[in-house]
Amino acid sequence: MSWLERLRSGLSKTRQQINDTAGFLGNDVRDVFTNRLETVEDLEYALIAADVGRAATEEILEDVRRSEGRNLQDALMSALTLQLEPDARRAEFRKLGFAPQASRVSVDPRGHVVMVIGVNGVGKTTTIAKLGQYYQSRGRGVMFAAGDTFRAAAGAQLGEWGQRLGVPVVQGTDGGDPAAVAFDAASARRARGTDLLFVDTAGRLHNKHNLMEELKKVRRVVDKADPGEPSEVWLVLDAVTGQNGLQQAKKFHESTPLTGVIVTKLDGTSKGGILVPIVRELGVPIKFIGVGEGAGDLQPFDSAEFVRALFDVELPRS
Ligand SMILES: Nc1nc2c(ncn2[C@@H]2O[C@H](COP(=O)(O)OP(=O)(O)OP(=O)(O)O)[C@@H](O)[C@H]2O)c(=O)[nH]1
Repeated sequence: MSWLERLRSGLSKTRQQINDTAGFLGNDVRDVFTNRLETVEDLEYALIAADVGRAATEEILEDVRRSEGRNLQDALMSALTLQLEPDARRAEFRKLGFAPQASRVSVDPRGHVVMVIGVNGVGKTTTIAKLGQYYQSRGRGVMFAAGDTFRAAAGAQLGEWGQRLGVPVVQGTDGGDPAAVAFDAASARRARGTDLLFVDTAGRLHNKHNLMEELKKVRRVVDKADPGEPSEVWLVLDAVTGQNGLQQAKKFHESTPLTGVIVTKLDGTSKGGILVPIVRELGVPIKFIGVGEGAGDLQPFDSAEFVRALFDVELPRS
């Protein structure tokens, strides 16, 4: 399966919820809103069940209602795409009453170091491997730092990926100081002139104060070892955890300001709508989405493509 097929098949559960209101997706919006109010209610329920969130759901229904003369699916796709735009653009285009050309997020890290953080098991280590492959295949030099010194197997796991991809890995010692590994790795990156360093960190809960302080320390140390552009901090979020994951993300963001989010496991959830509140409430761009366990199953996030995959509509990439 191609990644797009995998995304489509992953989103089929989310789609199913929306399609349960279907039969009517081809109907004119005016017809639905005058004669089939139960469809509007079903749709509202489906959007909330897919974790789109209440505020966004209300805006979507309002935008759809205003799209008289279009069919329900088209109107819904435009309204959803709009919800995945940054705040200012969304407000502007809602006022104008039409959908913008979807904006593309830059996945080119500003500095040379990207810290990858998140709660346990969301897919950080795997995602770092995928990022390595992504940037390497685009001609960038890549290094990894095994900053997860807490889970004994994490360093070995990253080491294996490094070997497979031909990416050098700076290892720490089990139970050692993650900031020390990050410092060594950032210094080594600078000395070698490698383009990008991805720093793995141990999974942690947002409510563990000392662990959140540890992240801040890793960040400080990296910026000290490699002054210049500030490091990026990307949070990995498991789509399956839905609204709960979003609350965790907010806490991480308060503690160590995020510069990007990567949403994993979109291949196996009915909560595909969670991307909407991530964009709206966190205000941090989604950089990549993960749609499987293989090194190739990571793609830059493209809102229009995502919405098309959600509705299983095949259109050429713009
Ligand atoms: N289906 C699916 N599985 C994924 C995806 N990304 C990661 N995984 C799987 O999720 C599991 C956990 O991944 P890890 O990379 O070990 O997670 P981690 O966040 O580093 O874990 P800790 O170090 O324990 O915090 C592995 O089995 C991965 O293969 C994805 O996009 N889709």
